[in-house]
Amino acid sequence: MKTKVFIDGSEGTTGLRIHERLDNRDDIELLTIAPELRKDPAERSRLINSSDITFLCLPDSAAREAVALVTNPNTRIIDASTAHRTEAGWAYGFPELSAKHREAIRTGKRIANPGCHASGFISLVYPLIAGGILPTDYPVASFSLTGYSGGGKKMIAQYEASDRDAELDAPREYGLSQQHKHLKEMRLITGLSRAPLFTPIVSDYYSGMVVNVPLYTDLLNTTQTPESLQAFFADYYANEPFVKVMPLGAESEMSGFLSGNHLSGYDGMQIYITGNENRIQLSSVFDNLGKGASGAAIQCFNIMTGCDETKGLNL
Ligand SMILES: NC(=O)C1=CN([C@@H]2O[C@H](COP(=O)(O)OP(=O)(O)OC[C@H]3O[C@@H](n4cnc5c(N)ncnc54)[C@H](OP(=O)(O)O)[C@@H]3O)[C@@H](O)[C@H]2O)C=CC1
Ligand SMILES: CC(=O)N[C@@H](CCC(=O)OP(=O)(O)O)C(=O)O
Repeated sequence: MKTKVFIDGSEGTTGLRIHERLDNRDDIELLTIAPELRKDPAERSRLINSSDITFLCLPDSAAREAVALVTNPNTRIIDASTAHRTEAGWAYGFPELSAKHREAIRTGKRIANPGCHASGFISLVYPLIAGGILPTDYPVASFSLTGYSGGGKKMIAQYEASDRDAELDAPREYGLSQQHKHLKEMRLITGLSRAPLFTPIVSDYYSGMVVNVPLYTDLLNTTQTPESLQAFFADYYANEPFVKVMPLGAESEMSGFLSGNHLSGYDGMQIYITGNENRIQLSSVFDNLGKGASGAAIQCFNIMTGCDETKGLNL
C-alpha cells in the first residue's frame, strides 16, 4: 500500500526540494493542496489528517499551528522547523548519532528534523562526548559557512535581486548576539554544559555549508592526534551511507581548500579532520538543503516507512 504524504509548505525552499525528491516514487501518494488554499487552516487540517506522514516545511509559528491541527492518531509528522527540536515527545532526526536515535525515528510519531548548522555541529561534537574524548564543559567555539538558501525564500530573493546591496557581495557574519536559534539543540542534543560560541557566516552562493569545530588537544580527556580522531570518527560512522569520514589529507585534492558549496545538490555529509598534534580542526561539509534539511527529512521518512534509507536521495 502506498504511503499518503502531505507537504505543508510545499512552495517554500525546503518543501519544493522534498517534493522534487518524492514526486516520482511509486511507494508514495502525494496529497496536494490547491494553491489558493495553501494557508487555509481547514484545508491544511483535512490534508494533514488524511496523510500517513506530513512534512512541515513552514516557519516555526505555522509549524506549531499545524501540529495543533493533528487529530488523526495515526498521522506522523516530520517537522523541518526549529519549533519542536528540543521538545519532549519528539525524536531528533539524526539517525547516525546512535542506535537509540535511529529507533526513536523508526517508531516515532513526531520527528524534528535538525537545523542545518546544528547538523554539522552535532555530527562532530556528539560522538566526541559519547566517546568520552571531549569534556562536557569544554568551551566550544564554532563557525559555520552557509549559502544564502539557508535563509529561505526571503533571503534568496535578497541575494538574487538585480539591485541588491553591495554588502551582499562579501561573506557576512550574523547571529552576533550569540542567540542563534540552533544553540539550544546544539547544547541539549550533545550534552555540552555550556552553549557554544557560535558564528554563522552567510555568503554569496546558493547552497552548501562547512561547519567547523576547532579543538586544543591538551584540553581533551584523552591524548588525541589527527590520526587518532580520524580513526575514531571513521569507526563511529562506519556503514553509515550518509556520513563519510574523509582520509587525512583529503583536502589536498581541493588544493587545501574546503569550499562551502562542495556538496551542493547532494544529501550526504563529509567529515574532514585537519590540523596538527596541538590544534585540530573538525569540519562537516554538506548541503544545507540536503543533509541540512530536505535530505535528512526524507532519510527519516525512509526509516519510518521501512524502506532503504537512501531511497530517492543523491549521495
Ligand atoms: N532553507 C534551509 O536551508 C533550511 C530551512 N529549515 C527550516 O524549514 C522551514 C522552512 O524553511 P524554508 O523552506 O527555507 O522557508 P521558505 O520561506 O522558503 O518557505 C516557507 C513556506 O511556508 C509557507 N507558509 C508560511 N506560513 C504558512 C502558513 N501559515 N500555512 C501554510 N504555508 C505557510 C510560505 O509561504 P509563502 O510562499 O507565501 O511565503 C513558504 O512557501 C523553516 O522552519 C526553516 O527554518 C531547516 C533547515 C534548513
Ligand atoms: C543563512 C541562514 O539564515 N540560515 C538559517 C538557517 C536555516 C535553518 O537551518 O533553519 P532552521 O533552524 O529553521 O532549521 C539561519 O542561520 O537562521
